[in-house]
Amino acid sequence: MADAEPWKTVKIHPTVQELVTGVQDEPPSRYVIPEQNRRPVVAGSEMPHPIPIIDLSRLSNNNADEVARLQSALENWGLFLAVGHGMEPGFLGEVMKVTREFFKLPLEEKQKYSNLVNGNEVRIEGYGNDMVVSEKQILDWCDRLYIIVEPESRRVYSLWPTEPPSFRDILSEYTVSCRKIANLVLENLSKLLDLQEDYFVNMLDENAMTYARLNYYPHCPKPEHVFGMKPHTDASVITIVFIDDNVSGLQLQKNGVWYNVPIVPNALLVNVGDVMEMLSNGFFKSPVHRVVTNAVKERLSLVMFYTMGPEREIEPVPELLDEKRPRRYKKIKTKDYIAQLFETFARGTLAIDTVRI
Ligand SMILES: O=C(O)CCC(=O)C(=O)O
Ligand SMILES: [Fe+2]
Repeated sequence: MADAEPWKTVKIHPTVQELVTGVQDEPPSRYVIPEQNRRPVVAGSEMPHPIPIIDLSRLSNNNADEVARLQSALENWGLFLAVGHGMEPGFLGEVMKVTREFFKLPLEEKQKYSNLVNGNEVRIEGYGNDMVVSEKQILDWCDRLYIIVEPESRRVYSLWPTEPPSFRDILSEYTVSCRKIANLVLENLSKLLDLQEDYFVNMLDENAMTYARLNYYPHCPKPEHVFGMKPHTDASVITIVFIDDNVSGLQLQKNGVWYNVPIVPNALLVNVGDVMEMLSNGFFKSPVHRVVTNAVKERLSLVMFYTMGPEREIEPVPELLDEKRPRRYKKIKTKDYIAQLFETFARGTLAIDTVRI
């Protein structure tokens, strides 16, 4: 994820969108979770307490109740639903519309933005599906487009769709709005840890990278046999997720139970990522989540991953460590951690487990 260098693959697979037209009953075996593994229960469990909905406008006014609700949301779930974020429903509708329109383009058009380099290697940025690192890997029922949106100097415009024509402007505007949300959340996370308000905002300096990931999950005839996206945590500092408001599918794991994340129209989901878990020495936990597919409906999401500069070391903030709170995570460079995430994701394990002390 850190740079545009290609990553080796074993074999390139067709996109799920290409496959789905030919699939009547059983998805191709590369996508099917073996029976001895845990297959997803698509229905999921209802949450014992609803995920807190945090009003960001109240947070920006330092409303003490809202700050307390944020703290409780993060302690219990590692995520929350954000409203009062300043983006109008009409604008969010446009953002989802251009996302949908991109995936509806003919395949040849989308392949112009392919993540393949020289035909047989992949890089993170671009259009494609799972990065294949082993023949045994179970592939996800999902196609995606990765784009670096920040810093502007790192944008590779040749990988930004020109169709639909408003795509670039809308994604740029969305990036600016999400940056405000990210900064507000980071300021509050700093305060919850008794750090200077700008502590984490400063860590995301001019080299910090924000990746947009547009996900497309076609309908799947056997949702209980595949993952839309395998269980994982995000390699980000924080993540902002915008979900198609018609189709649920995101599930969150807590104490071994998979809970459905409810859909709240025009709310954005904000979750803590692994880097924040490491920086906070485990005070904040990066939630394990996955996506299940739907037998009849396709699903879309647009995810913004906030990461530090590729060369920057991730390690627990020294101010948070003392004899009673010893360091719980090893030091690792951002770009190495991101590489680790791709590797472990493909193998079905968690990257955060590789850096625990
Ligand atoms: O599609 C979603 O709801 C979430 C996707 C996700 O977890 C990711 O892209 O990391
Ligand atoms: Fe995720």
